[in-house]
Amino acid sequence: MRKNVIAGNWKMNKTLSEAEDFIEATKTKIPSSDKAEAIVCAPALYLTELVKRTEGTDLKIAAQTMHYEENGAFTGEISPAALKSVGVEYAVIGHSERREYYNETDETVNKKTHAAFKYGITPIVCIGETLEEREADKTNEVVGGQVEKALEGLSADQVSNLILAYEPVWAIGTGKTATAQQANEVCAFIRNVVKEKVSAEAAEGVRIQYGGSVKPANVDELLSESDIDGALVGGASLEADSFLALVEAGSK
Ligand SMILES: O=C[C@H](O)COP(=O)(O)O
Repeated sequence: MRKNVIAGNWKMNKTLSEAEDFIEATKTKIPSSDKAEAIVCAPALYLTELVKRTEGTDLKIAAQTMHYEENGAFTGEISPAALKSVGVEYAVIGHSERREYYNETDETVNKKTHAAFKYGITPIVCIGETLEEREADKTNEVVGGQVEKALEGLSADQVSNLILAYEPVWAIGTGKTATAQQANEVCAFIRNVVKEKVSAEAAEGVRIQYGGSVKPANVDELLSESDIDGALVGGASLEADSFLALVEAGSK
């Protein structure tokens, strides 16, 4: 059985003290469960401190992005080696905001995914269509193409261990959630792409989260769908109580 992944993506929110308060309020309340893992994707500046504070707990810390090179002249960037050196275990790769504002492409997403595995970091690879693409009936074409390119050159074993996050761009931060059925249809399609392009075992193992206006009020319905294995949550992950409610739902 696949374990749900409940990940709170704070994006560019919280000061250090707000981040510390959140972690102190949640880290001992994460149910130790074989049904879910709980992750906070924090601003890079706080990763070292938050990893230290969560040591020995069931709350894990992720980076929101990373570079694909080990080191070099890339001012302002953070390498997978640097993330690994401070104990970060997961990294979000190719979030639609990175694709839109920072020139992230399917090619860089693929390079970063390879680099994450090289350094023992679990990649959370984001994919999803825009409203325009959905309305033009291109959802499967767009999402299928993103998945195929993201996974290029990975072993079946690596694919089994990665996390894909299906986030329709039109549902992010808009309050418009895809219905559970709409979300599941695309997640099932993605799993089928993995089956065809990689292997049946990889398709069975890969976790596929849904993201886009997930909150405690709609998470149960989304998680009850067969091909949705968790949630990548922005706004509703910023408050400790709300994040804990989401994790609780994933652990049932
Ligand atoms: O990474 C999280 C997603 O972009 C969803 O954000 P949201 O829950 O605020 O819609």
